Amino acid sequence: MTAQQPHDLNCLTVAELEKHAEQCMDKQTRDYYNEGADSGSTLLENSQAYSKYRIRPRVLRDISLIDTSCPLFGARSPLPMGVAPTAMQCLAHPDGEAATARACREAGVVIGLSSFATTTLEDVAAASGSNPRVLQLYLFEEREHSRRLIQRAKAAGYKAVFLTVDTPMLGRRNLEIRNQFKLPKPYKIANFAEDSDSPASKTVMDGAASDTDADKREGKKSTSAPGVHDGEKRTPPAGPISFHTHAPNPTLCWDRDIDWLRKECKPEMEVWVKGIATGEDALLAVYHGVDGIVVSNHGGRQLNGALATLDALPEVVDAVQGKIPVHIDGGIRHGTEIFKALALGADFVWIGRPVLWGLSYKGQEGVALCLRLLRDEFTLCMGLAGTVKVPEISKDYLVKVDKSGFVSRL
Ligand SMILES: Cc1cc2nc3c(=O)[nH]c(=O)nc-3n(C[C@H](O)[C@H](O)[C@H](O)COP(=O)(O)O)c2cc1C
Repeated sequence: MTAQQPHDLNCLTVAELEKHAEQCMDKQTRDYYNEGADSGSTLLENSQAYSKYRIRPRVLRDISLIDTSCPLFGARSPLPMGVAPTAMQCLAHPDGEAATARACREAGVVIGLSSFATTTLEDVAAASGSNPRVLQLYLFEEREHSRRLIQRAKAAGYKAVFLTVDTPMLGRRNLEIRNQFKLPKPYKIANFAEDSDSPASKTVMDGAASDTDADKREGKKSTSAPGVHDGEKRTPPAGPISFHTHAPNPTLCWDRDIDWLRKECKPEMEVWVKGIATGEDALLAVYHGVDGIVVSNHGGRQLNGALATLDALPEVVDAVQGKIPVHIDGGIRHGTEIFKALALGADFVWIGRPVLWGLSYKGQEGVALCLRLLRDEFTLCMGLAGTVKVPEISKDYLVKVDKSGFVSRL
């Protein structure tokens, strides 16, 4: 990615990218990608939280050489920004996650791959080359499925697993329900397509299983069933792996599961938790030896009414005291917002929907455009604020604006 690349005159901001993407996606996909849980207030507040802060720029500093790089997984990332894991990218564009991976590779930006991707983790690794990648993990009650996925990720050179911890139950996404969302053929929940008991051709509704026409003709039935607790004991989910039955795991807990995951992943892969929103849980994450935290509320798709991630960030940063890295995602749509998140103590940010919008606008080229816009805005912001290195970005560069418009130093 070079600074000299010409502008796309039709698309100079992520907001414009969103508008273009609206035209490119069918209603089902648009609703699935863009909605939040319930009324969508947390989705909205994730973005609005950034407008509570303004930048305090410093001047007359030589900013002729700006270094936007930062440490990541024991190496350096050219930007403090990565692509967040989002499921089923082939809905946005037939090239799906492979196109995203190629754009990330070109930009040197880390890619987060969803367990429920429409491209296998091996194909994404091949498209990534030596570019870093992480696997987002839903830890299933039936451990063998997760163990196999972890082994495959290790073999394919993934740097870390990001255990999603904000989905013990699934948030209620009303448009998805009303549209009776189906993953259209020929797309598959690719990582589980080879699982003997989880033919992904049976995938509908975020991967929920239904019987195919072929199965019906052959009189076979293979419906997934969610786990249940009868008050005395719990029966885990059964049948083919599906998003609705297997991804939400209400049994997950710190003591048993984080230890298990660390044993499975180490030393080849780091173990991170994605979906922390409080100082208390951040302290537990440190105590249980995780390698890093992503402050996240799943882009407002889980607990609606939960606090915006930027509002959660300071208490998490305070609790962690620099012992492990703290990343953030949710609502970031402009380079100045990356700057604000870093100023409030985040080490790194992850971008979700804007990448999907880029992918649906122009495939790989659209993802590259999205990353370039954010990179250019962030670099400009660093320079105009008077900073030349990422570690210089601190609270000193922000003020907070309260409801009455009163501005105060942090
Ligand atoms: C369509 C869509 C699918 C997602 N799929 C996953 C997923 O499979 N696993 C996961 O941990 N997070 C998933 N997320 C959440 C993202 O990783 C990230 O937390 C969120 O999108 C960040 O917010 P933003 O979209 O406002 O940038 C998904 C988000 C969207 C919008």
